[in-house]
Amino acid sequence: MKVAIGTHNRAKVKAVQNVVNTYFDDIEFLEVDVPSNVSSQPFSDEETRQGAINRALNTLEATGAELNFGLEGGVREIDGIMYCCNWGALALKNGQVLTAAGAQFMLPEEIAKKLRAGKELGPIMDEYTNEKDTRHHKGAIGVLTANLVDRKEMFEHIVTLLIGQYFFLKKEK
Ligand SMILES: O=P(O)(O)OP(=O)(O)OP(=O)(O)OC[C@H]1O[C@@H](n2cnc3c(O)ncnc32)[C@H](O)[C@@H]1O
Ligand SMILES: [Mg+2]
Repeated sequence: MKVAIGTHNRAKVKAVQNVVNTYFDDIEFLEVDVPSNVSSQPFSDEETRQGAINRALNTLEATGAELNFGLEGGVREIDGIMYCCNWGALALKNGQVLTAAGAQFMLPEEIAKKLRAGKELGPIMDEYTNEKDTRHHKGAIGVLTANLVDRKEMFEHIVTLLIGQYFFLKKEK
């Protein structure tokens, strides 16, 4: 069975591979670069969810795979506090799309200020930690939770929710 993911981000790709390998045999993985068709830094739950859906559908169009995953990170503000939010979508071969959200956690005000000024979270976190490509590894979530949860683990939970919903759908039919 062909399984595709619409990104080259290492945390996202590994999350999909780990979870899919837990529940399926004989998988051919495809990794494709597709647009999210939303801002590079989504600024609401709605926009982040839409980015995940667009990536999943664009991945289906590019690969024709059985399962097509789109994962998207964004930020949103509630009562003046900025949160990182995360969404996933799974597009099936017939065009049906399943969606699920993941963890949300607070971003410090000094990071929120830079986001409001138009900077992307990826580069802000690299500056904050003095490290390179944190978005491919621990991510903002790893840095801001003292490494208790890294970005791959956070996305693994979303992918598990998507696959679980897919199994539920197949049982209902
Ligand atoms: O290559 P893609 O798949 O686009 O992966 P990405 O790391 O850019 O991830 P998103 O586009 O989904 O996330 C939107 C922005 O938020 C950043 N971001 C989101 N979650 C993050 C995290 O946990 N750690 C660091 N940056 C994060 C990310 O780098 C982007 O600037
Ligand atoms: Mg991106």
